[in-house]
Amino acid sequence: MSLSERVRDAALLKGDFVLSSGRRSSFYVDKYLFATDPALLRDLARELAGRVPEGVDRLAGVELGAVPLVVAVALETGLPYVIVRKAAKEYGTARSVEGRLRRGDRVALLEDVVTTGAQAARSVETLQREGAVVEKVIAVLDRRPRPEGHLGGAAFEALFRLEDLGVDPAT
Ligand SMILES: O=P(O)(O)OC[C@H]1O[C@H](OP(=O)(O)OP(=O)(O)O)[C@H](O)[C@@H]1O
Ligand SMILES: O=C(O)c1cc(=O)[nH]c(=O)[nH]1
Repeated sequence: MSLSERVRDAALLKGDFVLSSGRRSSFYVDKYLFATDPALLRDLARELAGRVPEGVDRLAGVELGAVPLVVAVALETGLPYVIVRKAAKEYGTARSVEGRLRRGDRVALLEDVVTTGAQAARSVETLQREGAVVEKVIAVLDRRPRPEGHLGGAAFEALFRLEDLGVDPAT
């Protein structure tokens, strides 16, 4: 079975869902269902690792869904990683980015599912505010209707589009 078929079988849900943008959809690709299966996570991490550009210093993952992905890709590549918070921690270190990030670090940001791209674009901004150079955003799935080569000013690539999961984007 192909990797896209495995993702579809593990994670594609049909129903009535509210998305993080507030929009409704008749289907949902539950990243927690593909990212919590160890064999699938390992194979996705290999594919994602193959798309990390040469010369990247560090990986990044958006909380919460992309954390298992970034951990798995870090183990695959040996690259260190940071976790980008959706909102800065309100006590202690008060950080927006957890882990060691140096100004000028070249970063590849991993995302699970891109629907509008808003969350990934916000995370690019957060990393840039901390002085990082975001070389590329790499997602497992891009739900957007048209293929895009950029997101938030960085290069963008996704392993799969809805068509790869056998979903009609118009539904
Ligand atoms: O492209 P967008 O329109 O921004 O939507 C996609 C974002 O929404 C989902 O995260 P969610 O908000 O469900 O958070 P979670 O990872 O914390 O569960 C998904 O994992 C992306 O991060
Ligand atoms: O837009 C979202 O919130 C979203 C869509 C989807 O298919 N899967 C997911 O985890 N989040």
